[in-house]
Amino acid sequence: MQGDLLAQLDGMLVVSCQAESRMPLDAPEHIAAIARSVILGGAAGVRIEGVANIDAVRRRTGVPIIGLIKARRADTEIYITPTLANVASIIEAGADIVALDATNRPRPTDLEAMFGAIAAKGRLSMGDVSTLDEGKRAIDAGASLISTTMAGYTPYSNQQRGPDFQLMGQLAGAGLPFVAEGRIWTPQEAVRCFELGARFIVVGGAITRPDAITRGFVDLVASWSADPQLKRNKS
Ligand SMILES: CC(=O)N[C@H](C=O)[C@@H](O)[C@H](O)[C@H](O)COP(=O)(O)O
Repeated sequence: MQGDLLAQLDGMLVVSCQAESRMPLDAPEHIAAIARSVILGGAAGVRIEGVANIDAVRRRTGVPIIGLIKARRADTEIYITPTLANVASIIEAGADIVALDATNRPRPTDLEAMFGAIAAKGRLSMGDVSTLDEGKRAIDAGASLISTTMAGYTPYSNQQRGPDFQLMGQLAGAGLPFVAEGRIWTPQEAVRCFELGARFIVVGGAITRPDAITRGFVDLVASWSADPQLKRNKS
């Protein structure tokens, strides 16, 4: 069953359907509608945050769900699925794969216990990492897969605007089963991830965040309007 699930996702596009809290799309029925839309477009799976959203998407779709809970806490910087209680809720809500922060920062529960609890329930786990060392450590601790999700979001990882292709090359070189995720904004970048050895890719904002997509257009339009040279070249 787990092998089937991975075979279903191999070489495919998974779309992360998330809305920041208090954004207009931040409601389970909206997230489910986005999920159904991206599936119509060919997404092989979805990545969904929060119990109510996972539940709403599970009821309306049959594709694999990567589930996570974002929970900010005062005692740790880990915010993607920090606790065993989060793992239990995600599985209860119907996720097939549980994603969690697998960076080397101090955490409430150790990685072996987190990945062990997911495996004990017959689900796959995805360790969200930011460096090669974290990828190795997550696989050693029992992760089914690792994802480049956290690259650029820890102070010690590569800080850049685009996807972390360097990290992908390192993970592939070490023979680790990795998923490419984080700041993939164009189909060309998506193809590059596969060329570097990604099992599958996860794209979020470029597809499911209308505010961020609009901002990209607005910024370009604004710089064109403000630049007399560009305007002159046009006329
Ligand atoms: C770092 C972090 O918290 N990443 C989150 C993980 O679930 C999401 O906010 C991202 O949207 C997701 O990883 C997809 O990435 P992008 O939206 O860049 O395609």
